[in-house]
Amino acid sequence: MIDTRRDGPVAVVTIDRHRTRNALDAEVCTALREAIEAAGAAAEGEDPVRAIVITGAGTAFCAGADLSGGVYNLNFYDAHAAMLGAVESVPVPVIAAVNGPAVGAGVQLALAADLRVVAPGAVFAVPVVKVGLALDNWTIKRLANVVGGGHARSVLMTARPVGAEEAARIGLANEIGDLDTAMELAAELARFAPLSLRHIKSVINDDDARLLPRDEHTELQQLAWHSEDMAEARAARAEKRPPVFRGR
Ligand SMILES: CCCCCCCCCCCCC[C@H](O)CC(=O)SCCNC(=O)CCNC(=O)[C@H](O)C(C)(C)COP(=O)(O)OP(=O)(O)OC[C@H]1O[C@@H](n2cnc3c(N)ncnc32)[C@H](O)[C@@H]1OP(=O)(O)O
Repeated sequence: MIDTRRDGPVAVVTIDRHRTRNALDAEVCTALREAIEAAGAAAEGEDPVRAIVITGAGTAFCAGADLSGGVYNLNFYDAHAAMLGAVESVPVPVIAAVNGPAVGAGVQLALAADLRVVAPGAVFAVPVVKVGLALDNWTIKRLANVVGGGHARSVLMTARPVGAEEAARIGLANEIGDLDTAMELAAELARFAPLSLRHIKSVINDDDARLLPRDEHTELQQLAWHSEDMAEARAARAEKRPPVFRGR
């Protein structure tokens, strides 16, 4: 149902429900959340996870809520929201390798990720205005945060499917490529300073973020300012070699 494997510092989490095009129900959402949380917990330790890639098995990324059991229920909604929260809060970058169609809740999963690598044949479909659904606030604001208000209005109000080319044009796709492309991006991020990445991730979705004087910096900012990694970056620059960051 949910498969996790490691490729060095990158954890790959795959939704594997071919028969339903990787549709999500409460059980799958819970298993996916637990896999993401476990990968995030492995960010500390001797063999740390430095980035997570989420993808789908087979021809689809995720077909959204599992409709086979009738209209999806509150259990699904709560389990899905908790899973999206885990994607947003895990302390390492998450890349969605959108390997095929992403529909409804599957688009929300791709949106919750920090970056999206989208396969050429993939498509994002969100027909909420065709089914009378009032979309949750997080999704609307998150989409506007990713693609800008103008594109967010256009995509949501027209309910037109968004293919890879348009997704790249509006910023919904950071790159067009396959799982290998996503793995290369993840491996690149895994070489950067974990505390800096964690800080960016924690602030990028904060609509109230403002320029803070140093004495009001967050604990994470203070940690980064006084970290071994900042000293290592300075030493590496002086010695003209790549830095080796340890996340402390
Ligand atoms: C535009 C970008 C920006 C937008 C940002 C905003 C995004 C926010 C949107 C959130 C909306 C709220 C979502 C809501 O909370 C819950 C939902 O997700 S509603 C469910 C929506 N999902 C669908 O309607 C998907 C329907 N499926 C398809 O469209 C297609 O199956 C596919 C995914 C495009 C794949 O097509 P094909 O490859 O041709 O495959 P088939 O159609 O033949 O299906 C194969 C097989 O899988 C079964 N299946 C497919 N989808 C589901 C599903 N959702 N649940 C259960 N089963 C599914 C299908 O029945 C077939 O089974 P078989 O008949 O072979 O037994």
